[in-house]
Amino acid sequence: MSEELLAERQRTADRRDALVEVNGLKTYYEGGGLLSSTPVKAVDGVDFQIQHGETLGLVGESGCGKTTLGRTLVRLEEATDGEVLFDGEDITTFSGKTLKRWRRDAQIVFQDPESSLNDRMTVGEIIQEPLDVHDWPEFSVRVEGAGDRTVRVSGDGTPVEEDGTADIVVTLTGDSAQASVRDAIPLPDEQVSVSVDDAGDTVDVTVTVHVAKLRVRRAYVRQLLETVGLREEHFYRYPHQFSGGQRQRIGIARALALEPEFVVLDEPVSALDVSVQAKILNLLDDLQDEFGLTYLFIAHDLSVVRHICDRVAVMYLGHVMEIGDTEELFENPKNPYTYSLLSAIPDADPTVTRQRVTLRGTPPSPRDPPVGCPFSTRCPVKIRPEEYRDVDDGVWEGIELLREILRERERTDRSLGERARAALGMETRFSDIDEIRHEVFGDHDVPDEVRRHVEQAVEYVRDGDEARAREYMAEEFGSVCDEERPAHHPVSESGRTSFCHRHDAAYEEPEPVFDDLLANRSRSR
Ligand SMILES: Nc1ncnc2c1ncn2[C@@H]1O[C@H](COP(=O)(O)OP(=O)(O)OP(=O)(O)O)[C@@H](O)[C@H]1O
Repeated sequence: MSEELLAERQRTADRRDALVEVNGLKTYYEGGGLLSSTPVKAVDGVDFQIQHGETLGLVGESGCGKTTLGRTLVRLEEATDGEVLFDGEDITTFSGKTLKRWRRDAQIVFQDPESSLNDRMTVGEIIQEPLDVHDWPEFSVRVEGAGDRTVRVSGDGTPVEEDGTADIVVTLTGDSAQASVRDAIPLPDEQVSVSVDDAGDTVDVTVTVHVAKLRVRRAYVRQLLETVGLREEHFYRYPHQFSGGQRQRIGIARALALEPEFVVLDEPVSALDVSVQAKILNLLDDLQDEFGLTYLFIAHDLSVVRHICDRVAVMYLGHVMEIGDTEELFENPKNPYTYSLLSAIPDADPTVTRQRVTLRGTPPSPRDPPVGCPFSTRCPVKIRPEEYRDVDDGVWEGIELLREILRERERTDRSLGERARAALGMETRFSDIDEIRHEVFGDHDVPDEVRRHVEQAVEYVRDGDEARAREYMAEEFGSVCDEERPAHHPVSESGRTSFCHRHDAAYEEPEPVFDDLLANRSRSR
C-alpha cells in the first residue's frame, strides 16, 4: 500500500469523533538544577487524539514524560506550546470561570493511594470536597412544553446552557407543571416544587428545592461509595483505616464525583497487590461503560495495557514514537523503540525462546535531548552511513558506544566518569581513553577504514579536545537519525503511525534489520 493511501486512511481514522485532540503539545519545566537555564523538555511536541469512550494507553520508560503529559491534559501543568482541544475547544487558553467549569469534565486518579488522600479528612469529606468547591449540584433546569414562549427560570434553579444535561426537567402541561430530577442526583421528585406564571409570550418558572444542597451532596457521596464497591458506613472513616485497593477506590470515587467525561489514570494499579489490581481494573472498566468515560491510562505494566486499552501510545523522551491499535501494536510493533520495549516482556509461553533486544544505557537527559531522532543514541537499528552498512554489528555497536561515552563525558564532570560508565553498563575502573577504546572494541576485528577514524577521535581526546572528538565521530559515523527529526509515518491501515526515519522509502524498514541483527547475534554465540 502506498504512503499516500495510508496517509489518506490515517486522515479518515482521525476524523472519527475525538473528545481530546492534542496538537504540537510541549511542556517544559524551567529552572532548577545546575543547568538552570536549560529547561527540562518533559513533553516535546506530541500529537494524538482520544475518541469518545476510548481508553488510550500511554507507556514508556521512567522519566519519558507520561505523567507530565497526563497532568497537562487536565491542566495540572501548564503547556509551554501547542494546543489541547477538548470537544474542539482549546483548554490551554481557558481561565477564570471557564477553566473552573471545565475542570469538572477532566479528572485524574493518582498512582499512590497512600499519599494522594489527605489523612486528616474522613472518606466522606475527601469525596465531597470537589462537590463543595463547585457548589454541586447546580440544579440546572430545562423547561419542556413551553412552545414558542420565552421561559424565565428563577428560585433554586438555573436555566441550563444550550443542550447541556439538566438536573431538573420541568414539564409544562396545560396549567400544571411537573418536575423530574435526573437519576444521578439523590433528590426525590416530590422534594422539588414548581410554580408557573404564564403571561402569554413569557412563562416564569420558579423552582424550589426543599432539601439543603449539603444533604443532597452527602447522599450522593454515599451513593458514590457504593458505586466504587465501598459501603455507606465508610463515610466517617479515615483513609489509613483502609487497604491500598480500598484507598484507590476512594480516589476513584473522588475523581468521578463531578461526573467527568475524561479521566487520566496515572498508574492507578501499580502500587497495588496483583490480586487487587484485577479488581480495580474491572471496576474502572465497569465505570467506563456505566458513565461513558474516556480514559488516558498511564502504565508501566505492558500486559495490563494490552488487556484494557483500545489503543496505545509509546512515549520516549517527550515524544510519541508509535501510536495505534493495541493488539496490532503488540503483535507487530513497527517502531524500533516499541520493538525493544516489547521484547523485554517475558513470553507467557516458556517453550517460546524469543530473542531479546537489550537496550544499552539509559535515555538521554530531557534537558539535552538528541537533535535528530530522540531514540538515535540507543537505537539498535539506527541507519548507518552508506559506506559502513556492511561493517560487523559488533564493531558498529562499539562505534555507537564510544560516541555515547564521549557524549556522557560531556554531560558529567570528568570526576564523575565512573558514574557515566556505570550508566552505560560498563564495569571498568579505568578512565583512560585508550583503555576505553580497548574495552569498547574488545576482540573485534576492526577494519582499517573504521580504525583510522576511531584513532583520530582518540587522538583528539588525548589532546584534551573532546568536543572535536565528538564532532569528528558524528561527521564520520553520523546519519540522518542523528541529524533530523523523523516524520510520523502511517504504518498500518488502521491509522497506526511510527516516528522513525526507517519508514522513509530511501531506507530499509526496521523489522528486517532487527531480524538480521538478531540472527547475526545468535550465530556469533
Ligand atoms: N516538577 C518538575 N520539575 C522539573 N522537572 C520535572 C518535574 N516533574 C518531572 N520532571 C522531569 O520531567 C521528565 C519527565 O517526567 P515524568 O514524571 O513526566 O515522566 P514519567 O514517564 O511519568 O516517569 P515515571 O514513569 O517515572 O513516573 C523527567 O526528566 C522528570 O525528572
